[in-house]
Amino acid sequence: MPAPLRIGLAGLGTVGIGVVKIVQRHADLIAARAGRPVVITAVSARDPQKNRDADLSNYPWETDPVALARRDDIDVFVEVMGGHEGPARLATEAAIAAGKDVVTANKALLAHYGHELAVAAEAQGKVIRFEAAVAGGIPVIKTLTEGLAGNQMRRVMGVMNGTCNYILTRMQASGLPYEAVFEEARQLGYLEADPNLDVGGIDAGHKLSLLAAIAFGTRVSFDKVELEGIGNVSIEDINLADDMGYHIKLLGVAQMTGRGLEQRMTPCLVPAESPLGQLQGGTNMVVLEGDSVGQIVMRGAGAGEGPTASAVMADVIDIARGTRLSTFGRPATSLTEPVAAKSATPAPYYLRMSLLDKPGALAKIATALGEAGISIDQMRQLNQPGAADDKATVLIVTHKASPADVAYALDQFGTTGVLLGAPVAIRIEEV
Ligand SMILES: NC(=O)C1=CN([C@@H]2O[C@H](COP(=O)(O)OP(=O)(O)OC[C@H]3O[C@@H](n4cnc5c(N)ncnc54)[C@H](O)[C@@H]3O)[C@@H](O)[C@H]2O)C=CC1
Ligand SMILES: N[C@@H](CC=O)C(=O)O
Ligand code: NA
Repeated sequence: MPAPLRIGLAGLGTVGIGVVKIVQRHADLIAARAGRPVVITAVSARDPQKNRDADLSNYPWETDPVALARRDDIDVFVEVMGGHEGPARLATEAAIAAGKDVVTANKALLAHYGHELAVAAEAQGKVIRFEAAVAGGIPVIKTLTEGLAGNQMRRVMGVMNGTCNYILTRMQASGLPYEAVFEEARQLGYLEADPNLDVGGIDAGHKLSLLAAIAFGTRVSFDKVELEGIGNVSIEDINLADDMGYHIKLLGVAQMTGRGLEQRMTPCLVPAESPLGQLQGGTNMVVLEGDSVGQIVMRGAGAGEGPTASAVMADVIDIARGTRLSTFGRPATSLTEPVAAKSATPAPYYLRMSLLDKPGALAKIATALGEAGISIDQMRQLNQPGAADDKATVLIVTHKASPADVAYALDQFGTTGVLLGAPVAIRIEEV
C-alpha cells in the first residue's frame, strides 16, 4: 500500500469533529477508494480540554494552527476554524508557503483572499480545494469545475444560506413575523456567531462570488456582489406573494452579460411550483445553466456536521488519489478582473404600496409606471381588514422592467402625493 496521506486538522468544532468521525469510521473504505490510507497526523483548536464527541487521544495537539500548518509530517492542511482574518488566514498562508495542499470550508476567507491564495498555491504547485465552502454537502464545486468543464456557463444561481431559507419558510408556514422566527432560529442554534453574516446575505454572497469565479473565469469579486439581506421581508409580503403563486427566497444569481458580470444576492420572488420555490427549511439548492448541458438543479444539506465533513473528505480523497486541479478551474494567473455590472437584466417586479384611497390615486401610480416605460401585468386593490377607510393597499405585478426603470418609477411614486409610506419592490426571478 502506498504511503498514507497525512492531514493536519485545524478546527475541532462542528465540521472538524465531522472530519475526524469520517476518517475513523471509513478508514478502510477511504483507503480502498483513494488507493492509500488517509490519516490525521495532528490537530489544533482553541481548547484542548474541551469534551468533544470523538476520540482524539491518538492525535498530537498543536496550540498554534500556524505551527500545525508548517509541520514536516503533514501533506494537507485542513482549515475548518473559520474567520477571514487571524489564524485561518495566517495558517493557510503558512501552509502554502510550507508546500502543503489545503482543504478549507472557509467561504469568508476565500471570498476575501481566494485569488491571492490561489496564485500563491499554484506558484508552489499546490492545490486549494473548497467543496465544503459552498452549499456544504452538495458537490457543486466539483460539478462546476469538472462535470461542466465543457460548457460556457450562462448563469449560476441558488439558495445558499440555510438559515435564511429556514426563516423565510418558517415565517410562511407559521404566519409569524420575522423577529419572532429570527429568535426561534437563534434558540435552535442556527445563526452564525454574527447573525448578520446569515440574515444580511453576506455568507450567501461569499458563496456566490466563489461560484461566479469558477463559472466565468473571473477573479473572486465578493466586493462587487449586490447584497440585500432578509431583514425587511415582511410576513405581509410573504403571504401576498403566496396568494399570487410565488415564494420569497434569498436568491443568488450570477451571470455574464454584455455589460459585465452581474452578481446579486437579494430577496426575490420565484414561482411557488418551481424547484427553488419548493425548497423548505435549512436546505440549499444550486441551479447551474450551461450552453450544452442546459439546466442542472442540485439540492441538499448546505450545513451540518455530516454534510460539511462529507465535502471536506471528498476534497481530501481527491488529493490522496493524485487529482490536481486549479483552485478556480483554470490557472489563477489567467483569471480576469471582472467588469462589475450593476444588475440590469429586466425582470417582472412585485410592487406593494399603501395609497390614499381617493379618486385618481391609482391612476397617478399607473401614470408614473407608464412614464418609466413599465407596463402592468396584474393589479389588485386589497381591502385589509381593520385598515383605515382612507387607505388602500395596492399590489402590482409588472411586465419585465429593468432595475433602473423600477428605481425611477419608485422615485416618481414619491411625487404623486398619494403614497402612504415607502413602497415595496421585489424582483420576480425567472428560474
Ligand atoms: N457548521 C457548518 O455547518 C458549516 C461550516 N462551514 C465553515 O466551516 C468552518 C468551521 O465551521 P464550524 O465547524 O461550524 O465552526 P465551530 O465554531 O463549530 O468550530 C471552529 C473550531 O475552530 C477552532 N478555532 C477557532 N478559532 C481558532 C483559533 N484562533 N485558533 C485555534 N483554533 C481555533 C475552535 O476552537 C473550534 O474547534 C467555518 O469556516 C464555517 O464557515 C461551512 C459550511 C457549513
Ligand atoms: N450559516 C450557514 C452555514 C453554512 O454555510 C447557513 O445557514 O447556510
Ligand atoms: Na459543496
